[in-house]
Amino acid sequence: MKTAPGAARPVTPTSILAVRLSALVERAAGSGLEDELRAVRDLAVGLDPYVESMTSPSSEALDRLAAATAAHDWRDASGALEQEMLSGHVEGRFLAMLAHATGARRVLEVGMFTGYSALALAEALPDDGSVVALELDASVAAFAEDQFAGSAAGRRIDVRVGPAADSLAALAGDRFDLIFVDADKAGYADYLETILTTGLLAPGGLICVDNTLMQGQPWAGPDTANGRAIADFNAAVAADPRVEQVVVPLRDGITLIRVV
Ligand SMILES: C[S@@+](CC[C@H](N)C(=O)[O-])C[C@H]1O[C@@H](n2cnc3c(N)ncnc32)[C@H](O)[C@@H]1O
Repeated sequence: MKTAPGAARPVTPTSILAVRLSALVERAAGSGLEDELRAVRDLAVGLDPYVESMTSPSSEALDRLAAATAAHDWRDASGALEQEMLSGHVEGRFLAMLAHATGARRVLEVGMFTGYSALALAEALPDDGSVVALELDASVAAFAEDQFAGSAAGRRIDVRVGPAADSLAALAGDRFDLIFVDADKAGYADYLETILTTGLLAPGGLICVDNTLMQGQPWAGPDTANGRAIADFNAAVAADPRVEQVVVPLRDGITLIRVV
């Protein structure tokens, strides 16, 4: 269900755990378990704010973009667009760190939304670097481009509107050092196959795939289409002899994949 502006719902395993433990503390009053439950709740509730506070801050342009995304009423938007899609501060810094660490110059993003991760990556690139960002929805692409216009790094982002499968096919012959996949979950397996078989990934390049923990659904339910798509994708990657991967439990999970 889409949320009102500024009222984002929890969409990561940790934040869902925090909300559920907080509710349990209320219900446990008089049970004798309150102190123990409160300690467990505090462990969960404090994790994200602690990680945020110990991570380098984001740029003013990214803060503006996040604030504009939170203030917008996505209940009127087409399809599944919702404010919770934005990756945010810690994931943005993580992606930027990967760009720095790998010396990436050419980056591809599959699934841009309002452009938070695209801009975080663009800020980490050298002056001649670029991000090609793929997005299905023309209106959210226009929203992102408005935000990019207010930032020097935004000029490094080349937005391509349309279904990612078509945009990836049109990119044949291009090479990327870092590819971030964050679009429709049912499409992940095909996007990875295209990336691995068409030369889009430069030799030694890195693939990052978002939401690979999918709110805990692959192991704890509930059974949803996205949860099943991610569970199948994760199992396929784990069994694929062409790649090596690590699932990083940051936010809703990011899998890092390299060709072996
Ligand atoms: C989770 S959001 C991306 C969030 C963004 N990367 C960020 O960090 O803020 C997923 C985006 O993928 C887009 N999308 C969904 N299906 C797509 C497709 N078939 N082709 C291209 N983009 C698609 C959605 O419109 C949405 O904007």
